[in-house]
Amino acid sequence: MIQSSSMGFATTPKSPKASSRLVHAIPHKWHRSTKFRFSGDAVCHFCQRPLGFGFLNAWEKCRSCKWKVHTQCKGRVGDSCGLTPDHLRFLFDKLIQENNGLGMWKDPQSVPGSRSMNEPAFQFPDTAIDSSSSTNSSAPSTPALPAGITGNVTSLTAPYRSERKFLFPDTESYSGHNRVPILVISEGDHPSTSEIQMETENHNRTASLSGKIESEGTIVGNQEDLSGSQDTDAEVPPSQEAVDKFNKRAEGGFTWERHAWNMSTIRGPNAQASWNEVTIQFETIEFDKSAPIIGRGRFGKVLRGYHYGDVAVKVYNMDHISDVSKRAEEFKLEVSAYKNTRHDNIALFLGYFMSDGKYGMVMSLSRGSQSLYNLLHGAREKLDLATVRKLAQQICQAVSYLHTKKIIHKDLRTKNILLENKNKVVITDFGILSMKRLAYPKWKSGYYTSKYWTNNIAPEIALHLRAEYDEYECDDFPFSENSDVYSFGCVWFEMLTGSMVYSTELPHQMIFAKCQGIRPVLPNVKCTQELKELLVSCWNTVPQERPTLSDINSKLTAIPKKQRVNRSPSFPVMMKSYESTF
Ligand SMILES: Nc1ncnc2c1ncn2[C@@H]1O[C@H](COP(=O)(O)OP(=O)(O)OP(=O)(O)O)[C@@H](O)[C@H]1O
Repeated sequence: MIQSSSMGFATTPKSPKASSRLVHAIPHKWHRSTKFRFSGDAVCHFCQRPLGFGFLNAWEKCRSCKWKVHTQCKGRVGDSCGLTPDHLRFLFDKLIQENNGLGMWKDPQSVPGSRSMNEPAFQFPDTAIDSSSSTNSSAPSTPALPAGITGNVTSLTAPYRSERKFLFPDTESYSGHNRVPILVISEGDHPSTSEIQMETENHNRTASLSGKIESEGTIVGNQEDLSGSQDTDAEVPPSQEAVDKFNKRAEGGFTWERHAWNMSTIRGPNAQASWNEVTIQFETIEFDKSAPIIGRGRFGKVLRGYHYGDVAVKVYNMDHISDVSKRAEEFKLEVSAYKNTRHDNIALFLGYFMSDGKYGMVMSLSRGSQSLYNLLHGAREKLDLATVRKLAQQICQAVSYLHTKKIIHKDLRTKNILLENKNKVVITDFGILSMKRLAYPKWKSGYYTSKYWTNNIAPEIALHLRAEYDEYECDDFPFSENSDVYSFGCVWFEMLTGSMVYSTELPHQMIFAKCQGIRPVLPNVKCTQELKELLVSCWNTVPQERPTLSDINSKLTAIPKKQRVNRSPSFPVMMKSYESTF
């Protein structure tokens, strides 16, 4: 087993089976686009000749590793976007030899030439940031991490954010992809006003967020937050164009929410009525003026309100859609996932509103008013096995229900799991995450993510992170039911151990580990071997080999609860009744 160290991956193999854990079998998923593609000066990754452009382009692209190759070169690039067996053997030997695994961070280029090392995985150090990090053979073997990054995890406690920089493929040969992707990670729980504004001013944008962080996930806001026009936009069903776009995305195989649409809801004669049924006029919602804001997230803020009872009002930031006239349609596509959900462990959607510049939805207010994240990391509560099992089952049931509705959560984290009470969770924030949202405000390249976003993403998602943010491919990320299962495994782990998966590693290290097929380390948790195996199977590097959530739920239900042991009492017991002795 590969064990984690504070810096990277410790490497004491405990069994001869260890190497099998490193298997990184992500076969290429070639697809030929039928869309008009302008490839500019892009070249075939194999032969380095131009790809050409047009409708009938003779090149194909791998959905997993994003390689673009001529159709005739396809057969020559090998059958895996991951590591070659030779490379894996080499890496594994190296990990063992170097005892604590740090060596693999020191000199990635010392690994013998291999397509997969040079290209799908990123490399340190960053040439653009630190000259000592040259990728040529004269590069020093000492770690030369980019500015702002240290190997010491205590840097995570630095205020708000630092720029995490990692370099994906070989910059020289990866023409057009040679910029460094940047993850701006909230080091606090959420970016504060000034931090958001600082970033947005940098990009000539304005942010409407205001307030100061009071505690985890809780922000005291200004009253202006509630002001603004309360005119409601004309409620119209999404246009044909929007529906087609949505379906096209879905044909990419990753966004299936289209099935959640009842055709009469979209186009049928009842479309207007259907949307009207779930429309709430913004002005009919009353807000708690003294403490309106429950919390603020990456995509908006949550307010405490009153609408025929206590409600939570989630106001979304739609600035990532630059064309203002398209925001309403995009927003409807996002909330459509909520419209059709009715499950005891899913936040109850009550309606949505679209005011002038305000987009949001009204949900039932979670009584507990705290997330599972708060419970585990704020209150530092230790959950007993029975509670973990119960909550895990509820999460499984809720997310597998979403899957039956063809909705992919995409962002399953303990922050998005609210506690009604200690025995009941409700899932929220599903289907909202998009790379387009994470890539806003747009800048050179990179993403703004929540602090622990990287921990729970599946390896196939990590493999898709690129320096070059491509607006037209941003929805091409392979989110799937299987990636939800991976994230579920992380949540389950968190409930069992009280800490995040890969908790000692920096985001770029986590991404590297995921790209290398290295799974989270399971510490000595007190649960049966059967449960451990089930948990680890959620992290299978081959997405299709992960169990489904309904399978997991069935197994959790089937595993017998700990039998009560009839111990002999420590005090004398009258075995026979008084009368019987006579
Ligand atoms: N229905 C609800 N009832 C009560 N509180 C809620 C509800 N929905 C969200 N919250 C709380 O509002 C706060 C902000 O939630 P939001 O989903 O916007 O961000 P987040 O999940 O905390 O952060 P991130 O950006 O990492 O997703 C959180 O503290 C969350 O617990």
